[in-house]
Amino acid sequence: MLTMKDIVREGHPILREKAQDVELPPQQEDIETAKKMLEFLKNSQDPEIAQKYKLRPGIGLACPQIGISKRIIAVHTTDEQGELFSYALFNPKIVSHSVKVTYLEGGEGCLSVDRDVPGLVPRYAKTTVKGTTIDGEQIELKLKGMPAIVFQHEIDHLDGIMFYDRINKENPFSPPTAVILNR
Ligand SMILES: O=CN(O)C[C@@H](CC1CCCC1)C(=O)N1NCCC[C@H]1C(=O)Nc1ccccn1
Ligand code: NI
Repeated sequence: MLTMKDIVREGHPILREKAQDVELPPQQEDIETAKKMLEFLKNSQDPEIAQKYKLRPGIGLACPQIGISKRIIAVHTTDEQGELFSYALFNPKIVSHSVKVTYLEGGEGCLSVDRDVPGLVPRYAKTTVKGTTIDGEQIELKLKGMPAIVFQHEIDHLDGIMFYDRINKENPFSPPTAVILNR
């Protein structure tokens, strides 16, 4: 099982690389990786397991964070309606998004960043994400709220972008308006 020692921390060059597409249909090795990433998130949200293995709770994880530069992400969170969003996706891609932006009021953190970086991180309020699941089917997810934010944080990792790259340097707490973020 993955534990915090497997999580690469900032300063490691892999976090600034553009990760490679995964060969489709997914090979056994990549399927194993995706499953381990999702299992880590579930374990990290289980109080007993998290305490036993000293896991920091995570609601998303990107493959470069475990030292593998491949376009694989895992998300395990709930949305405003309390609906569970639990996915491991290969080659995820934002295919469309709202002009409207949103942000987590408390800012964002990252399992690869062992420090607080204050500031608001602009994210598209709504996105449509395409990707391939563990059983090889291509899906399209229409996201809003927390799931939309998590998927954007993870897909950024695949492009070597850290959450604090998006914080307004001049005024970190100025509520982001519909800034046109070049992707
Ligand atoms: O790339 C992936 N990562 O770095 C793990 C991150 C991903 C999230 C950060 C913001 C959006 C996605 C993660 O899950 N965290 N970051 C460090 C603190 C703990 C945890 C977290 O934010 N938890 C949380 C947040 C809101 C509601 C409930 N739980
Ligand atoms: Ni992160």
